[in-house]
Order: sequence, then C-alpha cells, then structure tokens
Amino acid sequence: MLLKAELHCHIEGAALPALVTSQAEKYGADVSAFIRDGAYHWHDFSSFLAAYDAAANLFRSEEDYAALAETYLTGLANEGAIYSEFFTSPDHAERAGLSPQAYTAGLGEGIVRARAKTGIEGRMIVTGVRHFGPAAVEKAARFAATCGHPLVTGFGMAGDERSGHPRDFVRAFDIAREAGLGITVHAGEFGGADSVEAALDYFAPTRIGHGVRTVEDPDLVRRVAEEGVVLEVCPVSNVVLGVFPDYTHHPFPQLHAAGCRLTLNSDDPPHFHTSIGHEYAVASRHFDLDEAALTAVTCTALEAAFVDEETRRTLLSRLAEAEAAQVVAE
Ligand SMILES: Nc1ncnc2[nH]cnc12
Ligand SMILES: [Zn+2]
Repeated sequence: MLLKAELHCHIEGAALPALVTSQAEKYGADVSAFIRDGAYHWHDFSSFLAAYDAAANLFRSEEDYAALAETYLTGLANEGAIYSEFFTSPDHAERAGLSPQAYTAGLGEGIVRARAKTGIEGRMIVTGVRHFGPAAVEKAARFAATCGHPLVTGFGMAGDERSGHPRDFVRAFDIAREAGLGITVHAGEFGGADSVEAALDYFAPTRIGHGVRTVEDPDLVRRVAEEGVVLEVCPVSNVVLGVFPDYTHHPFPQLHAAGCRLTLNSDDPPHFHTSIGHEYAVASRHFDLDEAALTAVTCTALEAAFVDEETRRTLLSRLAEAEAAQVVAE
C-alpha cells in the first residue's frame, strides 16, 4: 500500500457520526439537528461550523478524547498513513467543560495507544479559532507555548479567515513561534489570494492551511513556490464546501506545475465523506498524479512536519524503503 502522511485534520471534525451518536446517548443529548440517517447534515460553511461545534460538545472527558484520537489514527494507519498531525482546539474542550490540560493529555494518550497498535506517529497542533476573536486565539497560543506536552509541536489558527484583521492575531503567533512551535494558519479557503499574502506577511508561517486561492494571483504563486511555503491542500473539503465547483476547477495541478509544495489532507473527513486514502485517490484520478508523484506528496508532508529531526529521518527512511520495495516488486 502507498504510504501516506496527513498534516491537516481537525480532531473534533474527524469524529464519525456513529461515535458522536453514542456519545450523545451517553450524555443524554439529541443529535437530530446535525446528524440524520447516520450522516452529518448541514448545507453551507456556517451550518458546517455549527454541526462541528455541536459534535465537539459531546466529547467531555479525557477518555472521550483518548478514544477519539485512537480511533481516528488507527483508521488512518489502516489506509497506509505513517504520520499524522491533527489540530486541537482547547476552546472547544473548555466549552464542553474540560480543561485544556486534560483535553491534551487525553488526545496524547490516544496517539500513544494508536502508535503501540499500528506504528503511526502523531503530533498535535494547538489552534485558536479566528472567529472567537484575538483574545481567545492568544489564550490558545499561551496554552500551546506553556503546556509542556511533548506531542504538541505546532500552533495554528482555524475558523472563519474573513473574521478580524491579521494584525490583531500577530501577538498570538509571536508567542507560539518564540516557544519553538511550528506555525500554520488557515488562509486562501474562503478568503482570496490577499488573505494568503496577509497570512505570510503577518504570521510568517512555514505552512498554510488550504492556501489554494493563492492561484488567483500569479505573483503570489511565484512567492509561495520560491519561499517553499507548504500548502495543506484538502481537495474534497474544497469541492464539498463549494470553494470550487468540481475537481476540474481545482487549482492543485496549476499550483503543482508552478513548483508550489503541496500536501494532501482530509480536513474534517466524515463531514465531507472523505479519508486520507480517498484524497490520494482523488488526486490520482482528477489531478493525474501517478504513484511516484503521490509518494513525492507524502515526502513533502514529512519534510514539512513539525517533528524533531530524528523522527523526520526515521519517517523519511520508512518512505524510501517502501518506495524501493515497490520498485523491486515491479
Ligand atoms: N475547513 C475549515 N476551515 C476553517 N476552519 C475549520 N475548522 C474546521 N474545518 C475548517
Ligand atoms: Zn482545516
């Protein structure tokens, strides 16, 4: 099986409807507003975010989060993934009544359990939610910088990128960067190329979440390629949320041809009826990536991962060995 790596998945958004339904039974809650016939039910970005928030609210204990991360990562490993970074959101945990520390400890325990079962490596990127405002994002950054959890290696910002001015979030990113965390930020999904440019100028990230609307500005495409900024592309999310009408209008091939460094990711997999395996299959079918090109995508993800150099070397060796074995088999 082709080896894969994922850098962009929101852990609350990875909860399968069946798991959320069983959590609702445990806590005596009603999911009929956002889960119908065993699937998530929403119709636009705002109602998607509402469904996401409602599902997140049903994970309330350290063990709930350990089971969520373990389930998610085990499924990922079964599809050939050797590495995963997922986004955490202390704000969502606090809204569900759990401290950021217990939330992070639970998710970390899930990573350890999944690694013991499957060998998959995992790391966490703490995120602030942009539409919760600059104070909330700064609080998330302070938590990321001081929590001391060895598997927290990055900081990012998700949520509605059209909310607030970038300058108001600069301090949060400075706090995280000074603590030695890797930096990524959602931009160029519902905002255009100017949103990506502002994210680069104000936050100096090494990666951009989505970033696909970079394609709207040829100068910015050149800048992203030249500076080696890695885009965490989520093709299925983009089409399901209506950022592009279909795969023939998706800019992956154009950005790839321009020399931008791209990765493939599932974002919020059950909300978009996707998985890491499906994203790679979509890229193969619609963007004409052969096995060597897909392996290069995995390699880019490992190069851009927020991990220590020894772990990176180990992961890159696993990928190189699998590729060599594939060549021998052919
Ligand atoms: N696709 C997305 N864009 C922005 N924020 C998100 N949070 C969860 N999924 C998201
Ligand atoms: Zn995302």
